[in-house]
Amino acid sequence: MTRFELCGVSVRHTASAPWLFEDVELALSPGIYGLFGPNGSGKTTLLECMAGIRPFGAGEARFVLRDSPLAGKRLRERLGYVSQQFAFYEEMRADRYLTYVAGMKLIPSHLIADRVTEVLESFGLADYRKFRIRSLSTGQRRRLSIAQAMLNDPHLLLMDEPLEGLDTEERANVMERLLELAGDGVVIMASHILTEIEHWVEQVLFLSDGRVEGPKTPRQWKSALLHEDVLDGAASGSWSEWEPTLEDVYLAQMRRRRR
Ligand SMILES: Nc1ncnc2c1ncn2[C@@H]1O[C@H](COP(=O)(O)OP(=O)(O)OP(=O)(O)O)[C@@H](O)[C@H]1O
Repeated sequence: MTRFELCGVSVRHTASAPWLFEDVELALSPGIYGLFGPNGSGKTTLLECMAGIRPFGAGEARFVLRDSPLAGKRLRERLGYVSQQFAFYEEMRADRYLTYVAGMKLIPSHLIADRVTEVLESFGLADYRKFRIRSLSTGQRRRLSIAQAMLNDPHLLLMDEPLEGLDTEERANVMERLLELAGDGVVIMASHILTEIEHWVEQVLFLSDGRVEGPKTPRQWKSALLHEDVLDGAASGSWSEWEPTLEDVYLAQMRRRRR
């Protein structure tokens, strides 16, 4: 069995800061998960902790690949991370950058050239392989950032706003490609755009008031959030003629809580 778990995880930025999350327990089986929360709710911080970039204040993350626990270097070899902020060497050409990252990921040197070509092609960058990174567009840079995360064929793929800056067609291309490549791994994708999450992911984790809620399917979230609103909506007739989206329901629920 493959699964990713957070065991009693607490997170804060400094020893004197309040906890951002406390005692989070989570067990995710293979699949693609949306990580949703409003600005500042902690999506980036949590993903950085999951990726081992930032330490947990307490608790730990565990990744079990087909019944075999992976930690340390073995987990890093199977981890892909797409950060929200680009962190490129701007003067490098795209293919050199990917070759460099492949080396950092300890991909055997005789496999690197083919793997770089594969990810360049997968993410529509083959024509730009010799371009310096500084001359790539925002969308091309975003795809390069995803391509580097896919170099080692990750079993745990953590992505922070991976579709930001991509046009409609590229969003679809990238997501279709990621869904194909995700295979039997665990993919977590942070976004604050609920329509995007509802469209692409199987299950959603909600960050709310220091808790990680879910996972639930978008449909399950809708019925959970709708519980009372559906009565209001039905009473006013506003939701009687179409099915509300997850965004409709979330917005109604947030506005209700603020009233
Ligand atoms: N280095 C840091 N030191 C102290 N506090 C921080 C640091 N980085 C982030 N924070 C705080 O932690 C909280 C969560 O920030 P984080 O960036 O993880 O949220 P987010 O959900 O990813 O936000 P957004 O949707 O705006 O990208 C915020 O209140 C932020 O101010």
